[in-house]
Amino acid sequence: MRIDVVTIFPDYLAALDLSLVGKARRTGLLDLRVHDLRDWTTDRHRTVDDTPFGGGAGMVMRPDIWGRALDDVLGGPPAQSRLVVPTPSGEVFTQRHAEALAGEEHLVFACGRYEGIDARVAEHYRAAGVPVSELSIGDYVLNGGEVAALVMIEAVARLVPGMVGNPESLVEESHGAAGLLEYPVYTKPPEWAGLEVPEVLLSGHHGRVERWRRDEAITRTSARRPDMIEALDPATLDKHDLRL
Ligand SMILES: COC(=O)c1ccnc(N)c1
Repeated sequence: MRIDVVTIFPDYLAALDLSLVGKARRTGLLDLRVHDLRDWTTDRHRTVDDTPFGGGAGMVMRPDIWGRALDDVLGGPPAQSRLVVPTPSGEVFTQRHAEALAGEEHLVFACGRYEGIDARVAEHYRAAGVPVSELSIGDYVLNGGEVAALVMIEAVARLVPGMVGNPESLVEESHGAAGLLEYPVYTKPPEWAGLEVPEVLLSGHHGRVERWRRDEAITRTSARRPDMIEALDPATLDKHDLRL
């Protein structure tokens, strides 16, 4: 999978050189490239923004600069690329989006700053047949799209086959295939701060452990995310032997 990120703060994406994503880049599992939008400016001040039409505070990022950058980044192989624009006005990014994006050949993240990117940029590329996803990572505003891009890239990259050691671990995670929050986890020591590990987890009885974990996932999800319980379809409950 190839991922390109266009930003005026390339150093923000330095975290992608670390840990699993960094390893995937070094092993070639992930072809991740970060570009400075200012490389496509032509004036001596390397200007990327201007005042908004219609007035109002702040500045808007210019479509001509973005157009030159995205034409270059989208232009090469692979043939089918998806443009992802992190924005507070986008559809809320979920694990389902991560799964869908992980199946793409090429993602291009356009990280906006200031009051955002001129709306004609997304419009232009949609009209040119490029799939465009305007995605929010939650109901709050950031100073730029870079942090959101980091979140989405990590959520997507870890789903790329070969990225995590044990793909099985991806199934039981929160928001995983069962559509529930993950059960609580424990490790040594068996007693800490006067608190003990649930007895069943020390029993060595795998069937009872599995039953306890499923019940805990339901309890936790019911308490914290009743909306996810509402969204569960009966087939999922049966498939994962879940009892509400
Ligand atoms: C400038 O971008 C944002 O403020 C942003 C992007 C994605 N999700 C958000 N919740 C905010």
